[in-house]
Amino acid sequence: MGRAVTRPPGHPPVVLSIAGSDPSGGAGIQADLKTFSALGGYGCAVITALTAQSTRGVSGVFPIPAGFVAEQLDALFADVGIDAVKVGMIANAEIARAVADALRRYAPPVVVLDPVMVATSGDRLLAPDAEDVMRSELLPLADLITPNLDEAAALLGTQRAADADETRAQSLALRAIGARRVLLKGGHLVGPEATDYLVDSDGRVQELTAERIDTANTHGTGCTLSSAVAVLRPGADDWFTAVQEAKAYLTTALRHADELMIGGTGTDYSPYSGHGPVHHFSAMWPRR
Ligand SMILES: Nc1ncnc2c1ncn2[C@@H]1O[C@H](COP(=O)(O)OP(=O)(O)OP(=O)(O)O)[C@@H](O)[C@H]1O
Ligand SMILES: Cc1ncc(COP(=O)(O)O)c(N)n1
Repeated sequence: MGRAVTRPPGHPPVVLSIAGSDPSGGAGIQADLKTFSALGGYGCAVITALTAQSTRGVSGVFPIPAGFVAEQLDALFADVGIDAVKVGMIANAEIARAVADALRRYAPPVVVLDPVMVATSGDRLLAPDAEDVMRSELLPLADLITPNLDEAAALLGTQRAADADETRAQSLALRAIGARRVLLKGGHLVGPEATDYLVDSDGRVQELTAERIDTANTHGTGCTLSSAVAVLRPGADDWFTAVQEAKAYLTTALRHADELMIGGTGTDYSPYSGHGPVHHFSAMWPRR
């Protein structure tokens, strides 16, 4: 167990992201910490890999030695009472084993696993031989996994779901291979709505639907959603409520994404030349 402390009701949750760094600030650790702060939490971060990355794509990955990832986790859990953990990019099999080992030893109360494999740009963020370790060691330790359609297909060893029925079926199949709860994200399906499927621990499937925002600036949506669930779960009554609020936050951040491109003034200003990030802005979340 990590350091045992009981968070008083209403106190800001302390949330740990175990993930890679995205220097462009749209995804990875940077997106996770912005999300934790915007939603009233206190963020900690254990970095698994550095990426050389921009809004145009990933040009390099530098994994941190697995022993040093373990050292960061040991230092943190010995000191800080962690209320929830989000796991993102884990880069390779050795790091996946080190993370699984720490989750088993320190048993944090909430674990959300975003099984990051490939960036939106198509670049690999997980070594192919690490998929087995992700499936056999990390997946059973998570309270919730949040794959996109490609990650679900890879975990199941099957084809990517092509429609709502197949997506729903794959969300259930993921529970059958050992996931406690599944949020299968349908962001890459086409249609006027962005629909995700939440399978709870009793096998019940619930749909979460949001308006599809017309923007090219979707970098970091997956990271933002999983981090939002992790920071919201400790203060929520149940998983469905946490996921529903997290999706509402993400949809708002997507709705504001283009403001980073045009400065909100309608001019042609853009700080980016690629697919820009969603915009985290805590004042747009007045409930916290
Ligand atoms: N244009 C959009 N408008 C509203 N919601 C969206 C849009 N695109 C994706 N989403 C939502 O964003 C979340 C992430 O979904 P997606 O399937 O894109 O995951 P991902 O591939 O892991 O993310 P990323 O696109 O960052 O790689 C889901 O809740 C999805 O429904
Ligand atoms: C360090 C890091 N972690 C995760 C992602 C996935 O995010 P996305 O799917 O939005 O590219 C990323 N691009 N970089």
